[in-house]
Amino acid sequence: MDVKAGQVSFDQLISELSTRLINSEPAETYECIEEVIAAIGNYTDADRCYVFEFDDNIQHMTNTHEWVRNGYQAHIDDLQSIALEELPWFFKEIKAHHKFIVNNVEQLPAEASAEKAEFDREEIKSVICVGLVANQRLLGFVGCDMVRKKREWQSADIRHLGLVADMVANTLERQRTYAELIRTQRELEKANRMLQAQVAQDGLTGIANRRAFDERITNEIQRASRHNTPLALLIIDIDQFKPYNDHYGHLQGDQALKSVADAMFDQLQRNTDFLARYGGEEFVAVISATDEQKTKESIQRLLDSVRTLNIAHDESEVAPYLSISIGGYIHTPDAEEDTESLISRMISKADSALYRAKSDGRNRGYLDN
Ligand SMILES: Nc1nc2c(ncn2[C@@H]2O[C@H](COP(=O)(O)OP(=O)(O)OP(=O)(O)O)[C@@H](O)[C@H]2O)c(=O)[nH]1
Repeated sequence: MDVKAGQVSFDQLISELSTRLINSEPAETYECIEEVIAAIGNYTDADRCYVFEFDDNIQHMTNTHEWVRNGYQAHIDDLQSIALEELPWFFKEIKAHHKFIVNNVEQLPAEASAEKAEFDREEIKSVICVGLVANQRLLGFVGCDMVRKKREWQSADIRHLGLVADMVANTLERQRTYAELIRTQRELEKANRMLQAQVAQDGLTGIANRRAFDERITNEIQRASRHNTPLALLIIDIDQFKPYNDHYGHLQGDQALKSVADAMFDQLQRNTDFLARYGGEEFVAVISATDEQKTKESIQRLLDSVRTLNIAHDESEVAPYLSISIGGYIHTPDAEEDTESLISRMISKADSALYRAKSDGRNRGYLDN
């Protein structure tokens, strides 16, 4: 093959390989680079062809890809994380010139004794390496070894390997950017999840807030209407909380609100139960797949849970401790019913039951249906 024809067919090979690399999915990139170095190894009649990557500060290098001519020794496994101190002359040369070309390993200068020993170990007679540079950063290098015989590297060899180096460097850079993108995306997703949780959570008590309640009641009504099962809505209000605040102070009032929320939350542990702070000293509970008897038992358990907290309330006209009143409404939603208006109706029914409980002396719960 004459020089010109060789150049044309090499350029064609490079162009095909680079199209493959450009179109490769990130997961296929590794394999694609393997194919590239195999093609170059074969084309240039080398005995070994490889890619090394540096760490961020160019203190270590690792052999990431290797092609070896049939019958020759592979070295990728013993060339992992090689420190600068192990091959100082090589690091210095490649950093300074982005090239490392040795026609005859026998003629290496005295200061390259560590490199000479390493090349002898690998039986290398001639070697050529070209830096992988992307965005003015040296990422690593691609190289070829001659083991069979010495070789006088020609300017065409340097040019060929330079083209391959450009291609691999751009691919690695693209892969790094992609990995960075994925990492940023993961962080964003995590931040989003945390934000979502915060958006649905009441800041003081840590239980669900009104926004989360709106979402939950809508879903539960739709589910109950599909399964034709009753759904209970309870409105829970702390009794005589204004005198409590006035007497014990707002901070202690906050503490009492938290304790009441915790105690009620512990009572509603089934995954069909849901408790939210509705606003101020008012809470709301949704109990799905229930019936009148079970709902009454839930109401009683909620009243008892707050009573057993035994939070002193000297100003209460109801009891010597902080108590709650509950109004509930139980209903089997119908697929024909409009969810929005059903929610309003359930709230208004539960509210009037609560009003009756308050009027009848508080510290009790009533259920309408
Ligand atoms: N400490 C504290 N108090 C709150 C908070 N939200 C609402 N409140 C208080 O809750 C009290 C509610 O008082 P009212 O609506 O008059 O009712 P009440 O005194 O509980 O009387 P009844 O409900 O009729 O038994 C008000 O004093 C509000 O300031 C809060 O986040 N922290």
